[in-house]
Amino acid sequence: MSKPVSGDFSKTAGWLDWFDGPAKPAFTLPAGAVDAHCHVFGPGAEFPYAPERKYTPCDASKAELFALRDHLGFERNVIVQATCHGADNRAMVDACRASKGKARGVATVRRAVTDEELQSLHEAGVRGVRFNFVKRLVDFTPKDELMEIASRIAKLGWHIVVYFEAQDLPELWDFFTNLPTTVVVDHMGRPDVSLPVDGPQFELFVKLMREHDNIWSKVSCPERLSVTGPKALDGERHAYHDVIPFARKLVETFPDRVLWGTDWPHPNLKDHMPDDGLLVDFIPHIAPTPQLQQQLLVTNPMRLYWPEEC
Ligand SMILES: O=C(O)c1cc(C(=O)O)oc(=O)c1
Repeated sequence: MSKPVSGDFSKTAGWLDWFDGPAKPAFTLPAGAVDAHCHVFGPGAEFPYAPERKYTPCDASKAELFALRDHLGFERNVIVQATCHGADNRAMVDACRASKGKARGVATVRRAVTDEELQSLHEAGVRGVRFNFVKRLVDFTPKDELMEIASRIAKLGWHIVVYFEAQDLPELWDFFTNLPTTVVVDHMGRPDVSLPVDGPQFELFVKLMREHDNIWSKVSCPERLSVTGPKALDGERHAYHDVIPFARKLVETFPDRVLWGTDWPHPNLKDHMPDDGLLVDFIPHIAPTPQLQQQLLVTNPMRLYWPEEC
């Protein structure tokens, strides 16, 4: 059944709603596992979508996110500000506050943000800001504005999450490598997985991580990156074969700087909507040992988002 979008909005044509009734994963997540990349959308009637957004999603509320967390066996979430909310962080903050300490957040802020607003985001559980360079999702923000934000949030001990596409890495290299905090790259910098894993495009990303030990990567979104599948649907517990070598290379080369997240509710997928239970079964293919799984799902996200508990 199609999910609602409440408030005075209508979904982007062809919008795929998140998957209802996901399977139980066959893979048992380690105790304390963190879903380190997920979003909330609205609900639009309560938290309106931003005027400058590039898409209008279905609603995906905090209650639905927390139910998914419990169903899959995660203990905590990192809720990343979705671009459909622009720099209005209220939905994400509301979810963090309602989580009873089980969610931390990554915000989007503009240059005009005040120190008081940053402090209030910190108190709600925000520990990072997201800089987005994907042109279909956001309007351009000048790099000097981003650098100014970076130096302000660095003082709070926050980090920076960056989202970009592989072909843009050469142009962004100097900016990324001059950032003053830990930098977490969304979805492995979106490699073209039809190219060789040891070819120049992905090697450039590996080099970025090798030469800069403050740069981390989320080994997430196989459902977005995969070209040949198979899809995490209809009981398929060994999905997205073509993405495995890329994610596994990062997990094995940089085991203390990788994170994993569901990316629920999976904005902008055009082709299919994965069953999140089957998506979790991707994890043991990219982190094949209990030790790598512990680092990916517990130790690393805890160090970044709940350091006071480490
Ligand atoms: O590839 C995307 O469309 C996408 C969009 C968003 C967002 O709109 O925030 O976040 C993601 O992690 C991925």
